[in-house]
Amino acid sequence: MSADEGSRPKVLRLGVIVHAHSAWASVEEIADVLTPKSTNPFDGCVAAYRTFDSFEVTGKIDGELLDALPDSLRFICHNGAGYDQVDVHACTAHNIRVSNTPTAVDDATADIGIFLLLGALRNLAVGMAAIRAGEWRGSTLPALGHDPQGKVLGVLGMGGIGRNMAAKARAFGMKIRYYNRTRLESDIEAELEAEYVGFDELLAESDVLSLNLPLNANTRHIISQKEFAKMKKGIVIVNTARGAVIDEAALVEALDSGQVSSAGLDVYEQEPSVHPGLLSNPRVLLVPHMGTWTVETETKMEEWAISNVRMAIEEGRLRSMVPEQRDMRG
Ligand SMILES: O=C(O)C(=O)CO
Repeated sequence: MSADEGSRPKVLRLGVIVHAHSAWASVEEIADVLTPKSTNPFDGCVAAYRTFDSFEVTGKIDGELLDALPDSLRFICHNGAGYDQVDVHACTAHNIRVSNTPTAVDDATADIGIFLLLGALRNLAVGMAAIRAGEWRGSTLPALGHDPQGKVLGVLGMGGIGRNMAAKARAFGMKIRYYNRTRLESDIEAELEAEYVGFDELLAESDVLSLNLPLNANTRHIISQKEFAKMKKGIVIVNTARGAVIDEAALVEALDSGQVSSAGLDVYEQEPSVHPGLLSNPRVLLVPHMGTWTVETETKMEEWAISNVRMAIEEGRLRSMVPEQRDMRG
């Protein structure tokens, strides 16, 4: 190995690059890239790039895994907006900074949210299953759906995706109410024509409830039996966030009792498994976690995560460090 090669930084790639090959080539120009299959030891790796699917190889990035990774690791650059597969607290304890890809996912995720919202309101899953079974609209006609116009959309979590979805739902004539840990600036509220309400008020007043908040210890099962009981009978539930923000068993019960009339879901508690009570319920419109499944958005996300890898190597910092680490020094 030449002296020059010896001094090149090392990057660990967990997952594959599907679209942004030229962006990744620019990392290979400045660093040696190792993968879990590499025969070289990971010693000396400064940064790791990871994808959602690399969970299958590494499991959760937690304290135990970090203990096994080299001490040189300073940055984990996650390709995705949601980073619940990474224990940020453990990373902070190991002096490792974590980045995600905010904003890159907003349009595509909100678009699928609107698709699920309209599809669930219109009871489309019933007719879609019937036509494929050669039964036209089915032996019993699907119940008539509902129009979005004039209905209240409750947005739980008003980050980039929630705001994007609210703006799109306004175009369908929906009234927007939201609950978020922090209230939006008044000019953003005014632009979105969104009314800030308390959590219980949001549950009680929404005709459709959209989950747009990150999964963490505070939000796991934020919607469960008690919360379903506070909702209007016949509410429609849309989830493009993470399955575990809803207690899936409680959702199945609420659908069975008619408390929830229909649901549009992109995410599930135990992906890729789906609760049998959701699979068997014809009033649930199911999509297999395809919120960002477009060429444009997947490319944008890869490029964003790769730009974090480059910044980590070249400047020793991240473009989009996760908010929990904002106060991290050094
Ligand atoms: O960006 C994310 O967190 C996703 O779930 C993409 O599918």
